[in-house]
Amino acid sequence: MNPVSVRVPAKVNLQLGVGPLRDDGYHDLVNVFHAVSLFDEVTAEPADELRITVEAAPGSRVAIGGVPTGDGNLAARAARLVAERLGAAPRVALRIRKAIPVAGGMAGGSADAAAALLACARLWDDPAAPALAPADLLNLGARLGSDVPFALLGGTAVGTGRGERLTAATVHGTFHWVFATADGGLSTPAVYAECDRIRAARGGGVPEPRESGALMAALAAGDAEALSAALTNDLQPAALALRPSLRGVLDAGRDLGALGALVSGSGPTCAFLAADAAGAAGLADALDRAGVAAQTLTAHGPVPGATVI
Ligand SMILES: C[C@](O)(CO)[C@H](O)COP(=O)(O)OP(=O)(O)OC[C@H]1O[C@@H](n2ccc(N)nc2=O)[C@H](O)[C@@H]1O
Ligand SMILES: Nc1ncnc2c1ncn2[C@@H]1O[C@H](COP(=O)(O)OP(=O)(O)OP(=O)(O)O)[C@@H](O)[C@H]1O
Repeated sequence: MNPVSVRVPAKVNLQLGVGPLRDDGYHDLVNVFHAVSLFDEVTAEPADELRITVEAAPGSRVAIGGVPTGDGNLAARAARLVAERLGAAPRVALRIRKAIPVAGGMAGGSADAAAALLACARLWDDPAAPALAPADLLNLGARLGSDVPFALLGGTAVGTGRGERLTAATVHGTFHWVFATADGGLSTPAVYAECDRIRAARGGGVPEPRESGALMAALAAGDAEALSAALTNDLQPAALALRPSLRGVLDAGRDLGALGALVSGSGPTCAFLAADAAGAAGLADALDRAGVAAQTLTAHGPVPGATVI
């Protein structure tokens, strides 16, 4: 059996509407996911037992120190899930090359899980009569994490429920982004818990989130300025409370000409929308010179989800 390599994108959340805390510890969301051109790559190769190696992708300065190489790695859990479903033994070596910031709010672990699901299905399933259809992979993905189904789907999509129920959005054209990474990640459960704490201290109820018509219209029109005005993230106050320095990063991006600025998902990566590719390159340079971020990265979206290469 030949090795199978899968390329999988990071995400930024264009709208992250967070509802009240549910009894199961999750929140109902209106989560507009957007896949961007920062990619991890996962290669699956037959081996005598499940093994994981993690390295920075060539040319990437991503800090891989905190990424587990045992069963704590979401890609390992994905491989075990596919093996279980196909009645196979999880005898696979997974080599993960990371360019997506770790614990950065860009769903890097979820991306690797999605890539591992696809790679292992390709390795072990019968191509003539596949036991795992794309919908089955989406369902397995939802068991691994709320962001995993979107990493399989890619593009731009609205996630409801925990974020795992996806509807593709209509998008025209390409949007150009700058991402400012931070040293040290933020824990997703801690950011949701801080969001609940801030809301409880404020008092009053928490409304169910609603999809932004202005955002969906901006996407359909390919209008970067209108999209910038419609970007929202209900987790941003919590991320800023836990990491106050992010306020200065967002302000610097706006001062240096970003059309729009927000924290990506649970943070601490900050995302800036530019008018075009040249604008993004210029903004990244200016942010580098300002020295407010650990690293700046440029990317465009939407891009496809997990893809065998
Ligand atoms: C912040 C986002 O990245 C935005 O896309 C996601 O909502 C988080 O997705 P994820 O990292 O795949 O999260 P999961 O692994 O499913 O859940 C981790 C933890 O995040 C919190 N969580 C996650 C999703 C959700 N809809 N409500 C939550 O409250 C819960 O505390 C949960 O225990
Ligand atoms: N393949 C993986 N890559 C990165 N982190 C992983 C992986 N598998 C497990 N983890 C663990 O998950 C934690 C969160 O990492 P991840 O990069 O997925 O965060 P994130 O991008 O903030 O996630 P999200 O945006 O989905 O909330 C890491 O600190 C690490 O302990």
